[in-house]
Amino acid sequence: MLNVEHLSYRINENGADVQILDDVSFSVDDGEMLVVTGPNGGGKSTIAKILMGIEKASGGKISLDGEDITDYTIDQRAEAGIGFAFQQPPRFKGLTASRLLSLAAGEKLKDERCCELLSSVGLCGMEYKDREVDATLSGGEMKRIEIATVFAKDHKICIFDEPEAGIDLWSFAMLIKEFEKIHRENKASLILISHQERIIRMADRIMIIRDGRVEEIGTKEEVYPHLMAEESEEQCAFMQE
Ligand SMILES: Nc1ncnc2c1ncn2[C@@H]1O[C@H](COP(=O)(O)OP(=O)(O)OP(=O)(O)O)[C@@H](O)[C@H]1O
Repeated sequence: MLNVEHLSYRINENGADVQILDDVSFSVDDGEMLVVTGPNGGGKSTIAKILMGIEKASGGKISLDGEDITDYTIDQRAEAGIGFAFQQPPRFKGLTASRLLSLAAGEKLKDERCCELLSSVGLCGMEYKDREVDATLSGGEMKRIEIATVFAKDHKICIFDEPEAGIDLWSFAMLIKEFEKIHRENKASLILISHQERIIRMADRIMIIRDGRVEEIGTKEEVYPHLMAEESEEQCAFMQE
């Protein structure tokens, strides 16, 4: 179980303190799928980066299965069982997709396994395994290879930041199946940061982050109707303009 208590994150911008996250607390049960949603700039990616150790929280505590991981490095968190796919994946000149997948898996993967991972995200393995993960890949191709790196290893908890971004409808449908499979087989807990209705509807629980705070967290049955009501209010306001 992942437990996040009273997380805060402040930055200093031109001499002024800016509070990005304020008193964010939530937990994710084993095998649970939590979808984090909310308006742009609310702080969702910042939470993900703090969970992964890319950014350091100003305050609060994070524990995984009772182990305090608050001060762990990125490597230590990965070892503790956290996997993460960036919203905008980094590219690496000179590194092939199969090498990247092997690095993520922590062992040299056979071609067969690389192809299997690549096809799970809708890419033809034979075509992509030897491609460099550099600027020659399209945004959607890079994003899918990044997601495959998380699938390459067993984790206790996998965090995907806007997995739908830049991905075509066909690959998106495959991705949904992969998430459902992980969830159904109880392989890992999932945190999906998303604005996509199809993903939000898969959730066990939904957390809405707005202005750096948890606006609401609850079961899909509790939170989803509020999201829909908010959307139709916004549409009405837009139509009246
Ligand atoms: N290092 C930083 N310096 C300045 N501002 C930052 C920094 N990190 C985050 N922010 C600001 O914090 C806020 C939250 O950003 P974050 O990327 O977490 O939002 P988000 O909810 O993921 O948004 P989106 O839905 O657009 O991806 C934004 O206003 C962003 O500009």
